[in-house]
Amino acid sequence: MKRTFKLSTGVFGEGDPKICAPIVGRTKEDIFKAAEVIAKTEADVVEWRGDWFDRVEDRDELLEVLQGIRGRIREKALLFTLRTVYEGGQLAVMKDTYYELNERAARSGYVDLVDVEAFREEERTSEEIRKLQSAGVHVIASFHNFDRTPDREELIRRLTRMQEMGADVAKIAVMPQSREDVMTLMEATMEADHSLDIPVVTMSMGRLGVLSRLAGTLTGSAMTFASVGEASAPGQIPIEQMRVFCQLLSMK
Ligand SMILES: O=C1C[C@@](O)(C(=O)O)C[C@@H](O)[C@@H]1O
Repeated sequence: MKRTFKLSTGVFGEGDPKICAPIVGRTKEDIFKAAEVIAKTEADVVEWRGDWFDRVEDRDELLEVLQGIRGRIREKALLFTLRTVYEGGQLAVMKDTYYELNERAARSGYVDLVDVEAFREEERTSEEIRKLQSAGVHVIASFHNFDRTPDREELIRRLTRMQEMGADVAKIAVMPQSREDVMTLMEATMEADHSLDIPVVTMSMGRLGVLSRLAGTLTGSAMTFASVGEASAPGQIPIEQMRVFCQLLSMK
């Protein structure tokens, strides 16, 4: 039995893949503007990429932005993500600061999900996941490789490791260098979806990998990222187009 869980916009890990729209503004104004636009779309989940925000390390600013987004997106679920430079993001902070910021966001009461880079400090991840969960959020463990796609065994090993660490969702985003790489990612996803208890989320990035973002109903990937305005990663397609594909591919 899949360990699914409830969000305000539906059950994560059940039915058609959820659609997540990222916010990548640098200033409060840009972030709030983006939240207002996303609120009017059919996104199930809104990801705030906190690493893009200039003042994310300021405690009051962090809480003010979270509260502001929460108020604007109303019933949509909110995912807080700090993507570090080591995994293709903007944030370069000490490890302790990274965990502390995630914990602040989790304890704020405005957030439903928090992303944790699983292999940044592998020995510490389980403990951090538990801390975040006890603050009342679900945790997405993540791994990114913006250069290449590991082989199928390695992809499955990492997704499995995330479950062992206690994550609620296991997520992997990798860059393909060939058509074979896209198929490898999709096959590994299907296999992990069969073998794991927790939902998996995967994507093959860039133009070449677009199909993997549409194929969740087939591969078992439980969520897909689609852009509203600026994309947060290469290969994301606009949410209106994603909506059409999801309707076409829906299993309902
Ligand atoms: O991990 C992911 C997936 C992603 O990298 C993508 O390729 O859609 C986009 C990021 O914003 C998100 O945190």
